Amino acid sequence: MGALELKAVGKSFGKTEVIRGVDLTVEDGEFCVFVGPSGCGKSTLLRIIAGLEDASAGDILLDGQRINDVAPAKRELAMVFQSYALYPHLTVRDNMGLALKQAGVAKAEIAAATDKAADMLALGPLMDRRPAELSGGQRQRVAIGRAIVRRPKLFLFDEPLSNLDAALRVATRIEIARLHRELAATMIYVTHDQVEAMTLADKIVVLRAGRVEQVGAPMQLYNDPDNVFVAGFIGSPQMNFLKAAALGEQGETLGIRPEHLEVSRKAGRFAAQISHVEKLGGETLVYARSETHGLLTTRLFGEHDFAVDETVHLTPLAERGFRFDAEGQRMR
Ligand SMILES: Nc1ncnc2c1ncn2[C@@H]1O[C@H](COP(=O)(O)OP(=O)(O)OP(=O)(O)O)[C@@H](O)[C@H]1O
Repeated sequence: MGALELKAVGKSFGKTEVIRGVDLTVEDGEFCVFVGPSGCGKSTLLRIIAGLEDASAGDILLDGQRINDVAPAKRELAMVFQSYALYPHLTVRDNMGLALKQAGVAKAEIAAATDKAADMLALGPLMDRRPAELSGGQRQRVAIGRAIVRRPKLFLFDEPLSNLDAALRVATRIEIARLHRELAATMIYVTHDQVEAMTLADKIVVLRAGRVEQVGAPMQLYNDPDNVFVAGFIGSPQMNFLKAAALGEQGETLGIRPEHLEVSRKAGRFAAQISHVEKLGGETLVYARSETHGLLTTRLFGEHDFAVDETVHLTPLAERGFRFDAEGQRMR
C-alpha cells in the first residue's frame, strides 16, 4: 500500500510563503508527476512528503496515517535525487544493501533483495564496482536500485534524469516506466521535462507559485486545460495565444496549438512574417510574427521550404481552439 494525501499543506521560509494550501490525493500504485516553472515549489513539496522539510501547515497522510511528525527514515519511502548520493567507498552491492544492513536485516535476505533489484536494472555485472568506476547512467540505476531494495510504500524522484545525456534519458525513462509497472508502487516524480511528464504520469500536478493550478491525466491536461497557464505550460512547442476579438471569436484569448495553425503562401485569415524555421526531420516548426497577434509557432508534418523573412498567411483551426476570458479562465 502507498496512498498519499495532502490536506491544506503550506510551507513558509521565514516570511516567504512557498507552498500555499495544497490539497492532493495520490492513489496507491499511481505515478504522479509534479511540473511547474522554476521556483514554483515542486522540490519543496517533495521534500515535505519525504520529511526533509517540515510543513508549516496542513496534514500529510500515508495510507491514512498522519506522518507529519514521523522521522524521514521511518516514513517507509525512498527518495532518488538528481545527484546520485552514493557512498564512494562502497561497492554497488553494498551501496544497494546499506539501508537493509543498517535496519538489521539478515545477510541472506539482503543478498536476495539486492540480486533481485540488480536483475531488474541489469546491474549484475557491475555489483563489485565502486561508483567512480560507473557511468552517470549506471550510477543513477544504482541509486534507483538502492530505493527498490528497501521496498518502500512510496518512491520519490527529484529530477532523477537531469544529469544524463539525451539518449540515456530516454533509455532510463523507459526503464522507470517499466519498473513502475513491475513494482506496482506509488511514485511521485518531479521534472522540468515535458516528455517525461507526459509519458510517465498517470496524473500530472501543475504547480504555480506554490499552488495547484490543475491536476489530471496527461492527455486531459493537454486536451482540456482549465486556464491559460496550464494551456501554455503543457505542450511543446507552447500553445499560441491569439487575440479573440480580432478573429471574431468569443472571449479574450483564443488558444491554438502549433499543429492547429495552418500556414500557406496563398491565402489565410491573416498575414505574418517568418522569423525563424526549424527543420527537425519528421516535422518543421515555422515561427512567424503577426502585427496583431505577435510571435506565433506553427508545426508542419515533414520537410518544408519556408524561408526567413517570407510573408505567409496563417489560419487558426478555430474549432480546435480553446477560449479564455479576461482572467485567463477557460470558457467551456
Ligand atoms: N531553504 C530555503 N530557504 C528559503 N527559501 C527557499 C528554501 N528552499 C527553497 N526556497 C524557495 O522556495 C521556492 C520554491 O523552491 P523549490 O526548490 O521547491 O522550487 P522548484 O519548483 O523545485 O524549482 P526548480 O524547478 O528551479 O528546481 C523558491 O522560491 C526558493 O527560492
